[in-house]
Amino acid sequence: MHPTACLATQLAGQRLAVLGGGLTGLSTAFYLSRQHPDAQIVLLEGSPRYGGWVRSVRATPSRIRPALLDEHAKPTGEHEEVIFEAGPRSVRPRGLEGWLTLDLVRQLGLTKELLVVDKNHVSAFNRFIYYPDKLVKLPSGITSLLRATLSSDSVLRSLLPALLGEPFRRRKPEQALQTDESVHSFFSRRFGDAFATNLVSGMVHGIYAGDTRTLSVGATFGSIAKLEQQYGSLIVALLRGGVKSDPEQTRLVKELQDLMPIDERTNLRSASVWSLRGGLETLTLGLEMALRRADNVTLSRDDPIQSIAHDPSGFTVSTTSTKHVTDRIVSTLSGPSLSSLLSADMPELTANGSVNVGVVNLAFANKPGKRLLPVRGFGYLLPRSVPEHQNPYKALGAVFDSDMMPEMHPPETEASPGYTKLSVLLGGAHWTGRSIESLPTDDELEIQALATVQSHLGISDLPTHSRVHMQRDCIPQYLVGHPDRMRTLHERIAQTYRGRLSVAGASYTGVGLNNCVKAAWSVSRAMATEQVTGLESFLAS
Ligand SMILES: C=Cc1c2[nH]c(c1C)Cc1[nH]c(c(CCC(=O)O)c1C)Cc1[nH]c(c(C)c1CCC(=O)O)Cc1[nH]c(c(C)c1C=C)C2
Repeated sequence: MHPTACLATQLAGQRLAVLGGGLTGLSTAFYLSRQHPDAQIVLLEGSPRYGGWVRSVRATPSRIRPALLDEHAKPTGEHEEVIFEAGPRSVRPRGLEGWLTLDLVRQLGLTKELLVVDKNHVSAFNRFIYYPDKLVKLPSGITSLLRATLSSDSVLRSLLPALLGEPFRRRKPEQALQTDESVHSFFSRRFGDAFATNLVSGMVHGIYAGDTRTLSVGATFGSIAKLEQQYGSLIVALLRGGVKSDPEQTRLVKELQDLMPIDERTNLRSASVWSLRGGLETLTLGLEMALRRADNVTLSRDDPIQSIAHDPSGFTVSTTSTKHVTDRIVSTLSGPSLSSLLSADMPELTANGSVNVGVVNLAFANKPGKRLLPVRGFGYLLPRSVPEHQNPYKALGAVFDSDMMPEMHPPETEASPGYTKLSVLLGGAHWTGRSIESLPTDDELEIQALATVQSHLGISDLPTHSRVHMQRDCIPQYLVGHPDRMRTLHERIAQTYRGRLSVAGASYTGVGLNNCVKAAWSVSRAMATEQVTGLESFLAS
């Protein structure tokens, strides 16, 4: 059966409520409406807009700053607008989840809007860390790894010995094999402390904005951790081709690829990342429009959920203005938000917590013949080992948006030399334990981001455009023990709600955009035939 086909379903005639109108909620409602056309779906969003963390902002220059710019750098007319991403900014076309998201793009009629960055583009292999006081390009293949041994840089020189020594390190004792541990503990056991502190902590800043000492390796790098269990060594596993793809997933990916128009398919197979014209919000807006057109969907926003009452026949979901009686619920709310609405005690929903991240988007007018950024690439990350005086404002890293997604930007013309765009991300785990009132204000964040790019990248120009977003509780932190807790949560939900409550979204099975789409797809598909909690993937591990 086709991966997104309409299903003969046990949901016919049922009333389904999807809680939350972020990407997971919108895609859950979309899949449910297509796969179960005889069900009635209501999507409930508390805030005034759909889309959640996916948000693309069209920014015009600040009113004051153009006066300060050089005459030739002044932006004019239509070239004044730039698009900033407040949340995710690029998507990887990798694996089943990657192709499910692309298939959503196709189903929404948005393939012509795709902006695809090729694997051979400089941003695909130029990724940097800032350590301890300069940008260091990370090796992107065997040749650059070998070359790194000759480097004057201590971080690069230590890489090859760490990798070569890994097969000789002791594996985890048999009795502890199934026990979760922190990301730091795992990588320092396998590759040494310096590798874990200087490299892995930076990478984890760039995915979870989190602290490797508290995050669960099972939940964040589960497939890598399993290789140690199977082969005793990650390098040996790699040499023996140990990372095997699941044949069922390969088949589904092939089916989804075949549905893509031929030109896009070719482009996407050799793509590093993609986005959409207008920014990634084009995807959530497309979902919202498709749901508005669907006969079996009702959308509600700006109407927060106040309570959920449960009885054997279903639920009554009360919002500020209405009561919705439903047979089943798919909650895409965060764990803590769902917990505050349920009367049953489910401590696993609140065990993790999440981080706040300050996102500062900046655009600088280009000057003819002069490049503003000292390097070309995707961006750079700051490991936690960077000395305090080199990173006083607790930046996690910066994305070089105009290098990473060149097509998103107004082209260089005679009227305007274009812009260099970048986003500085600050805080995350560095701010853990701080009250929201004690965090920097938007104005302070902008000043801190500018000071950071001045010190790290030598950029002292004033930006023509800037936007600051304090993203509160934006990335859930899968703390050590997450997989076990999710297994317990699965049991509790199954016992208490007998298939009437399912969960999906970033609190559970992955924080990335593709993970959220896959969670939505899996829940909707499985609901046709089974009682699902949305946490079944944890039972297999
Ligand atoms: C500087 C902080 C951050 C950067 N991106 C994110 C943060 C917190 C958030 C983020 N990045 C990734 C994900 C997961 C998947 C997704 O939806 O895109 C999230 C939530 C992907 C990612 N980014 C980096 C890596 C190694 C990965 C995982 C695998 C991959 O896609 O390659 C590296 C990275 N992130 C940032 C920078 C500047 C950077 C590398 C130089 C920004």
